[in-house]
Amino acid sequence: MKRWNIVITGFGSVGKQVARLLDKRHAYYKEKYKADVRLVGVARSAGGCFHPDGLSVPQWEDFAAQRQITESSFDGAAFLSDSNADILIEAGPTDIQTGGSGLVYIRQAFVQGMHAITISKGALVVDYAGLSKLAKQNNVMLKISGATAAALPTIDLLQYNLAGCEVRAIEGIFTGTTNYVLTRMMEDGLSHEEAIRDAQKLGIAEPDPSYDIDGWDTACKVTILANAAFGASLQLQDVPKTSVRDVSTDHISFWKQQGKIPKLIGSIRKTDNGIAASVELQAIDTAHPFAHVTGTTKAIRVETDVMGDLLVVGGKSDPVAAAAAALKDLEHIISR
Ligand SMILES: NC(=O)C1=CN([C@@H]2O[C@H](COP(=O)(O)OP(=O)(O)OC[C@H]3O[C@@H](n4cnc5c(N)ncnc54)[C@H](OP(=O)(O)O)[C@@H]3O)[C@@H](O)[C@H]2O)C=CC1
Ligand SMILES: N[C@@H](CC=O)C(=O)O
Repeated sequence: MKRWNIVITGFGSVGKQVARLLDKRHAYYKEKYKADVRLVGVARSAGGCFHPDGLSVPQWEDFAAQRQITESSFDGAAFLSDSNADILIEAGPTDIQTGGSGLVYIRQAFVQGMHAITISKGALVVDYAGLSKLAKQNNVMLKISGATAAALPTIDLLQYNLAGCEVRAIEGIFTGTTNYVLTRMMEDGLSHEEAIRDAQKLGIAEPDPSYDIDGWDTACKVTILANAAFGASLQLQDVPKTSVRDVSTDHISFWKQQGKIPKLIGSIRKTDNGIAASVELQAIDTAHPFAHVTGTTKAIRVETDVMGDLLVVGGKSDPVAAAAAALKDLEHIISR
């Protein structure tokens, strides 16, 4: 039986769900993969909790329940390094300017020969190329399902399922929060602010919900997918985007009159000049394949050369679903 030690960095809504699922699936991994998967460490912004034989559920629950951690000299990278883990699961904040702590942790993991599964997006947006090179140099895997719309299959669909064809374009509803906000405004007459508050209660909005509302979250996912699946070298600022911030009740009434439905749609297309990507608020017809993709549900439509067009609807945004997507990546690593 091979032992796999896991460290989770970032222990908020999603990180805790990863820990819960790891506990629930311990026997399943043993039986299916002959893998003894143990959560040995979890880190928050100012402290960590570690046990070399594996943390018990009460241990990590107590740590998560602490309101404030006060290890003034906490060094997350040193914590990760000292853990000697086999796999890092990164679920900290998404920092689109510098890559933030996620970038530091993933680099640290690779140079120490750990695989990395990332749910946060900042590191990938800032340095996908550098990270994938570093992973190859160290013969480890970089898995990114959680960061690329999580429960909605995107990266695996493009890299594995559609490997036998040329993918010419994709478009998708990649952010559950914006889809939820637009749906609640259209169907339930909620104000923008009320709908955002509800999305926050569901645990799916980014800590600063403007990241969702102003299109950054979709732009991050589009940038990462363009670079990872289309071989592009896009920067986040190369992706033009519209915000849903200014959607008013007047807009909602107008769209209703016209029989249109507003959706924030991210797209990537191969053109004669390279890869074009964008994030756009579109008022679509009721016949559009995304017309019935409502609430926190997401969707992707793919155009290929010889496999036709594909549509995947589902994979709602939700902390448990995001954790499960990260653990799909874990299964891919431990089953190699
Ligand atoms: N929520 C969702 O449904 C989804 C979220 N994501 C992405 O997953 C990530 C986490 O989201 P979510 O769980 O909702 O966010 P939360 O805000 O609930 O949790 C963030 C966690 O990161 C910790 N943290 C902050 N800085 C550091 C640091 N330097 N080192 C270690 N930990 C740190 C925080 O610590 P502390 O507890 O001390 O504050 C907190 O535990 C985000 O990047 C988000 O974009 C992706 C898919 C879905
Ligand atoms: N804020 C995102 C969650 C993670 O990517 C969303 O609403 O889908």
